[in-house]
Amino acid sequence: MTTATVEEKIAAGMSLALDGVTLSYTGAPVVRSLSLTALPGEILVLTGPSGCGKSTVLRALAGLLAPDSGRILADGAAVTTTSRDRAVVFQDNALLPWRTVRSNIELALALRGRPRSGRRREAERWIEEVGLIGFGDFLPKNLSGGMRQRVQLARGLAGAPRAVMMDEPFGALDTQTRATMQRLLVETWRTHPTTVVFVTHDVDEAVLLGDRVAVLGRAGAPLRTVVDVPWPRDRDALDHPDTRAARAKVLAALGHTNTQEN
Ligand SMILES: Nc1ncnc2c1ncn2[C@@H]1O[C@H](COP(=O)(O)OP(=O)(O)OP(=O)(O)O)[C@@H](O)[C@H]1O
Repeated sequence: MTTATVEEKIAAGMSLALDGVTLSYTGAPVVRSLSLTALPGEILVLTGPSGCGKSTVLRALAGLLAPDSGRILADGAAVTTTSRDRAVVFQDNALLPWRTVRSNIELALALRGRPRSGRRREAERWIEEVGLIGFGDFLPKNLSGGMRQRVQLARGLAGAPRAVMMDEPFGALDTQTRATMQRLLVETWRTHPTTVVFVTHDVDEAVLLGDRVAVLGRAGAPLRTVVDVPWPRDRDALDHPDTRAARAKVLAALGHTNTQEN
């Protein structure tokens, strides 16, 4: 499998836009008048203090939560419900426990409209791609946390969704497994290009994975900043002064938020 060109990435991924969006559950708004765009084929990282509304924004982009006001747009069209074009990957425990690895992936393919005849073969290809050969018949409870996240990654990207919302998918993993999963995400995203909105608390992960990093303010407060990462996904560039400056900007925005909170 080959790596997609910039043009292919843009063609495969959709644009996602929040335009003056306010989101709430029962009480005061969690997110107020937020405007933010994910460009076609990019990885946009959302970070910010705990409880600031990162998962809430993902839910709204997925079509699981309607805005009180403002517009949510996917390729310019209003998002009113969930769509097979927009997938969601959660932190853990989102696999169906009574289905095998293969069957969990086949279900994702079915939900994305893949014909029944090719699903098993496609699921097998995904099992291979995420490094789980030999585990197709296993149930999720018999896998490690890292292996379950491999299945989730396959489920998220299988069937070529045009956007994938990822909610701290590696948050529960140990450092080494997390680094392996970051590499696997980048590899699979390169061969299966799509727009990714990725939530993390981890500044290093944000600057490693994102084309851009959006720092949300505390709940109800304005967006702090959006930082461009100069060489996204290039571990060799992490020590470059420009990358360090980008990281420092993210940290400063987070620090500023924390200062306001205290
Ligand atoms: N289903 C819900 N019903 C009511 N309130 C909710 C619901 N989900 C989240 N909230 C509240 O909305 C706020 C934002 O939650 P959200 O999970 O979006 O934040 P977050 O930034 O993702 O947090 P964390 O980093 O801790 O995961 C919190 O105050 C939370 O308690």
